[in-house]
Amino acid sequence: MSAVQTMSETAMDPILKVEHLSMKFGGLIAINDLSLEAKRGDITAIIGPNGAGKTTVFNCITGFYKPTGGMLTLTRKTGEKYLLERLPDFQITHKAKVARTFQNIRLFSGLTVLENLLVAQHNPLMKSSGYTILGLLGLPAYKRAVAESTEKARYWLEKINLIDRADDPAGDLPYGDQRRLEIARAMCTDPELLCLDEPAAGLNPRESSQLNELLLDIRRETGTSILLIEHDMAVVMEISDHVVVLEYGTKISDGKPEEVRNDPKVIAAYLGVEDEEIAELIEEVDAPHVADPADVAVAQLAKEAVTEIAQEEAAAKVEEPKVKPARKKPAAKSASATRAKKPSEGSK
Ligand SMILES: Nc1ncnc2c1ncn2[C@@H]1O[C@H](COP(=O)(O)OP(=O)(O)OP(=O)(O)O)[C@@H](O)[C@H]1O
Repeated sequence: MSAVQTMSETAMDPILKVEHLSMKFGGLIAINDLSLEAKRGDITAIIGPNGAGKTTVFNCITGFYKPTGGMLTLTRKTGEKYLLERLPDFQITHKAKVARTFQNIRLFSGLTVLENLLVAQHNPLMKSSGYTILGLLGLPAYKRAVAESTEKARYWLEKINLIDRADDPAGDLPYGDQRRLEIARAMCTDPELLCLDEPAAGLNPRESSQLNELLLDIRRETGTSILLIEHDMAVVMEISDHVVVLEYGTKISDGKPEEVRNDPKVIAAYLGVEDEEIAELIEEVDAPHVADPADVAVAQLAKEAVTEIAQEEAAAKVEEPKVKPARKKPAAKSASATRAKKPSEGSK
């Protein structure tokens, strides 16, 4: 931060700036020159078909992977900036104040619900215990830290309506409750950026709606910025301020939910469209008066897909549990599908 930058200017900075991120696994390019921003206080969703690179982006942000290239800048409320690609993962949590949840639930199922939230506060507790000695002596500073940690844990248990189950093993909770407990556990570290990897996976519509309320409440009450990977469009479209769409490690769209939702590129990529389906449509609209048959075909596919999404959402309201949508288009077909959209470029 420059010396003349004021606190209010800092508040306007994006909390996270990803610049030219790339991640290769051997010959596989999982992320290719990706740039995006998450604004402070926003709920930003990263969406895209299976294998698009969403979790890889999260793993780079949270220090699980060291990116092959690019910069990830986290700006704290105080104005301190952290280059996440240079920090070990524990410092990303404790210094940069980034917390995350995983696609697969990772609670300590044998510990109680309350203990899971206390374990998340292990660091301040250890510090105040003088790394055990002061704790053994039962000094007031340690007792105070224990009381504060328990109070924070109880606050989050109230928020997620699990206070009555505080002493039950976490593994005994229903799936949806375990998902909310994971979010509460992440919140116990007082993050400024909360990264949630598919928090609605496996939830039924009622649980998804509780999740939406919880995330909006977290944002409202704590001002925490949220970065979300999610396949459940009901969650994404309802609560996100900003949506970034990836396909094959590249950004294909970026904007407000309604803009992204109607972007033909997104619909074709996210829902998956077979090559033959595009080719047939192009043939249908390839009349002399049509300037660009490919655009017309994609627009028509987009319209059909929007209807399909609406029908799926309506069906999901009566069905449970929800399953992650499978992608129709196999990865190997992507390049040819893109070519098929522009026959004027490819076939002439
Ligand atoms: N550790 C790894 N080693 C090798 N390849 C990997 C590794 N992690 C991810 N990949 C590959 O990188 C690509 C992107 O995977 P990633 O898990 O980030 O996608 P995703 O968008 O999160 O998918 P999903 O929606 O299915 O979770 C995939 O081709 C995947 O196989």
